[in-house]
Amino acid sequence: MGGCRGPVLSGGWRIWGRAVEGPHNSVGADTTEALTATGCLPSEFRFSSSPTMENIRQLQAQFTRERDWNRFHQPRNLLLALVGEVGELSELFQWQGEVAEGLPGWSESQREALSHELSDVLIYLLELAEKCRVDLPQAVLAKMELNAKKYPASRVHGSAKKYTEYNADNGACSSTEPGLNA
Ligand SMILES: Nc1ccn([C@H]2C[C@H](O)[C@@H](COP(=O)(O)OP(=O)(O)OP(=O)(O)O)O2)c(=O)n1
Repeated sequence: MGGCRGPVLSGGWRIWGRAVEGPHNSVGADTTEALTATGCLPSEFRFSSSPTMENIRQLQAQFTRERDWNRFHQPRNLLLALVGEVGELSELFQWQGEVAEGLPGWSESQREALSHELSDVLIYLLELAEKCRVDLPQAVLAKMELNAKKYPASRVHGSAKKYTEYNADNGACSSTEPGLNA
């Protein structure tokens, strides 16, 4: 099964250090279930339902307040911190060549480092959005709606071209609606 996500625990499968709840919680699961539980079947991967973006915003706000760090956490500084963390995230993939979905062959410590860097990026992103007064959960829905209009599935299915290339090809995805070409 390729060992996508580390060793089996006595009560179930381990996903990056945490046990999986639910029907896969047994060592005797068949291979498909085991792959699903370890996240090796990409379509079966799910995030936990909590914490929400708002929960994380609150936790980081508390962390910052308790250290009297709001004096440092202005938008520009948060953006620079975010970019720094993106750099650290990039380092994990640097010189690796193409990396397959599920990261087969990555060690537990590499996966842990990845989860740390992704989390740092998210934490700074959410605080940046807060300090810029962007309601990110709503903003992301609105942006995804724009994306869907810009890239109609029927038009672009199977192609990774930028929408401007479709416009050049005959304009089917272009729009004069404000913000649609953002
Ligand atoms: N002024 C700061 C410093 C840290 N953090 C929080 C947000 C990030 O999640 C994490 C960043 O901490 P570090 O700057 O120590 O960076 P790393 O955790 O990436 O450590 P390293 O750079 O050693 O890998 O801590 C923060 O909110 N504000």
